[in-house]
Amino acid sequence: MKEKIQKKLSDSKAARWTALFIVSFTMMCGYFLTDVMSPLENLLTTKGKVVYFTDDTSMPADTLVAKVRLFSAANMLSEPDLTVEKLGAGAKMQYQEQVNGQQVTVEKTISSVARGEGWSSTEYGFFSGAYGLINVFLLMLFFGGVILDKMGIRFTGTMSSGLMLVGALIKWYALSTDFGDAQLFGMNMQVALASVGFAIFGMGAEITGITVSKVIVKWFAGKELALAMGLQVAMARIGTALALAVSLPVARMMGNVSYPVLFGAIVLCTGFVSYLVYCMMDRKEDASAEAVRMESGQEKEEGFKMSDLKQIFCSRGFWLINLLCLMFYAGVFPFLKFATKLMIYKYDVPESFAGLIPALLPFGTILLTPVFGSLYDRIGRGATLMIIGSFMLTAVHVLFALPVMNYWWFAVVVMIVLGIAFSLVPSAMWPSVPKIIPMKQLGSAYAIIFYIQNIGLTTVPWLIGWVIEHFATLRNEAGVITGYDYTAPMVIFAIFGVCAIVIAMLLRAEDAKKHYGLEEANMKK
Ligand SMILES: C[C@H](N)C(=O)N[C@@H](CCCCN)C(=O)O
Repeated sequence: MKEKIQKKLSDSKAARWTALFIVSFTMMCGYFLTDVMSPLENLLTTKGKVVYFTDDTSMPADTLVAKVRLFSAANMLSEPDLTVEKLGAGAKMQYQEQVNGQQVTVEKTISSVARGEGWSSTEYGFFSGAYGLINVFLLMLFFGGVILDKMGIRFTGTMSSGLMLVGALIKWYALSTDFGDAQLFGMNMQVALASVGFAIFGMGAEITGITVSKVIVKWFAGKELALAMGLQVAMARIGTALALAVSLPVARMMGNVSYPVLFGAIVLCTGFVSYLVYCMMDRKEDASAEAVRMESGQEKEEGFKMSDLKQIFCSRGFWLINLLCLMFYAGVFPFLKFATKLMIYKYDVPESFAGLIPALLPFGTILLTPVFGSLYDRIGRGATLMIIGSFMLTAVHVLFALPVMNYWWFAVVVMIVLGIAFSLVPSAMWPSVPKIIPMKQLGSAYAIIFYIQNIGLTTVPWLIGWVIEHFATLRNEAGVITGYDYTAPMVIFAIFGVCAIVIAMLLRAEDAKKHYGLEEANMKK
């Protein structure tokens, strides 16, 4: 009689792609919440109610009221009801506006009114960078990696996806509450509390990120690893794209910035449940792997020891990946936090469409990341892909910095190029890590990479928020903000791109010396 040969659950195509889909869904929910506030920058940094018109322009309610009053008095018209509460959808307003140097009378219909929170650009930058605060300053991401290697995928992922949810709820509470002039940590209470929530969320999101990376390597090593990682990133980008596209319309419809966050928290609940479902599959995979090991009489793999960290720290290739990750991502994720406002003020895009242009970036990557991942699986050239992606990143930021070509279509084209760069580098960089670091130290390795990357994700928004407030904000003689000049922030982003190019080249040289196999295909024939 033929003996039944034991197989691991991950040897089944259906099982491993299902596992991938489930964990990627959890991650996608996390990415939605990460960027749900990015299109709200303009609303958050405007004080008081903001009125949106049906022609897709907007104006602070106070400014509108003053203009309508002036116009009604000058023309002896009876004034419409201008109590801010009455400035609702459908109300028609008449006032005078300067068009091409001439005063013309305009009639506009209000489409919606939303509450602006009156944050400064520096406060918005601080809040955006708070994502990595606990990860970086309390070293939680580093410890998260050690917890992952010591306690395993099920415990760590459940804990971290739960943390994402807790953080999201705190952020929602902060944004939905009016704290008046209250202060916390010497800051506006709302900014501080929303930042605490975002920091807890960020800790959960990043630890979930390294856990999911380890899950993918566990199920796909020696198989379609880069494609699987590419697909996970592609699903994550769907989360980002949806956040950028729907957040402002939801806030406008509901009249408050807190609603998109509430929606994100509900989405995160489903992500948490889906991770619990994955835990059941993970248990089965471990049982089947143990049966295979017993049958083949293999030794049990040694567990993770703290001394293994030394091996990671001594690898030059590993440090180059770290630095590349820091520089490349510093030029992308923080940029997304400010991109919607850039579209409004530099490219004159109406506010309600402005989030759609940055949303093109993740949309493009949804298709391209798995394509480039599959290319890397089959023909290799990982280090070269990273160099090309870094060149494209730099070119994009230089083009955004130029004071010319301020057309919306130009912004669209440049954003598409950024989308290609943002597919090339991640699809080659993440699957390259297991070529440099062995599986049992992979949790810690990804954690260290994410840790260093988080230093950029935290401090770059702070820097850019501050630079915008002090060097990019244009004011009239009365001190009223009249616009923004984005040259200085975009030059900073371009510098990150140049650093990424240099590091990617050094990585390719190191690969040639140490034979990591970054230029070789991942799939074993
Ligand atoms: C923000 C997060 N730390 C990150 O770097 N995410 C990457 C994907 C990482 C996938 C690793 N297997 C991204 O490009 O979104």
